[in-house]
Amino acid sequence: MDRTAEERSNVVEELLRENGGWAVIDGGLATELESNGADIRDALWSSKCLFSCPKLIRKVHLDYLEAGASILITASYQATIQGFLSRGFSQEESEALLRKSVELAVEARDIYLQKCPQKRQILIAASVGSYGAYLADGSEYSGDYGECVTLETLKEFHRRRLEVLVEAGPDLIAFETIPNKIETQAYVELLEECKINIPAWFAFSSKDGVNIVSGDSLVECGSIADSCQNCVAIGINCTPPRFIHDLILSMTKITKKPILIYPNSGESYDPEKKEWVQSAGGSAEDFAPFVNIWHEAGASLIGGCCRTSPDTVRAISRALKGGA
Ligand code: MET
Ligand SMILES: [Zn+2]
Repeated sequence: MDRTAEERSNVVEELLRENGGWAVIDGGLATELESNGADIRDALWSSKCLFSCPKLIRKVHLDYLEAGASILITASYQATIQGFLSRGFSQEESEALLRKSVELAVEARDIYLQKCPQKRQILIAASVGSYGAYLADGSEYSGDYGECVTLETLKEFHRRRLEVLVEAGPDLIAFETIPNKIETQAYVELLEECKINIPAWFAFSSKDGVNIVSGDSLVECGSIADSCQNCVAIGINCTPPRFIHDLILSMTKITKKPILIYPNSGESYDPEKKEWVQSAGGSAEDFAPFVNIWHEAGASLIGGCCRTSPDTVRAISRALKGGA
């Protein structure tokens, strides 16, 4: 069903209203594909599955819907035209793979709704991972791109990718794991320059509970996102659960827009070994017991990132239904 521009811009608000003030985002996609047997130790990471095992992506999306998620994030986090071109795909094939990420989530939603007796609203958020994720050298967790990478470099890098994803018809764009201020600015300018007419959320990652991973200020980056017309929610993803509460409190001071959080399991990623390792003071335990505290602190969209699973999402959903 075609929505007007006005309706499109309110999809998140509408979902929150229908649902009584909260909504569940899905859990980690790449790591769940891995748990289902996919080998993603590759520079393309989960986007490799777009050509190697697309049906598995659809299955994992379905698992998350069945676990209670109302927002599916597509498998495009590390899917870039440049990345696919470097693997021998043509421009057309690369763009088709980007579109495929949205199509798979839409198919999962259709399948789920067909057999689901209680119709409910489900949104598809097209993931846009950072330039650092494409580099696959760990800079997605340092935000350090070196001096040669300018605002223009980043805009040029993301421009066509963003346009193709939007053309594929998701409900919104999910800018995820944003590591620094320059990339935040690039996204805001691109949304405007490309006249993107669907909403977007901005999710930053942090490794100290105060700033985003590059050391740039969350307050500053969050405020840049807040001033963007397309932006319908701001928050934190792929960050250890122990930092989430303080980060929510910081965000409540800079935005009136819905706050979203989808932490990882608390482990950290070793980019050389391409493995998740238990970090000091981290915890791989489920964070569901904290979900209602985070909701009370101001977060309304809650899910999980790397190393969380449909079980995590089921527990989040149960906690929010029972509490709050
Ligand atoms: N949406 C992405 C995923 O779950 C986020 C990855 S964060 C490194 O695969
Ligand atoms: Zn993650």
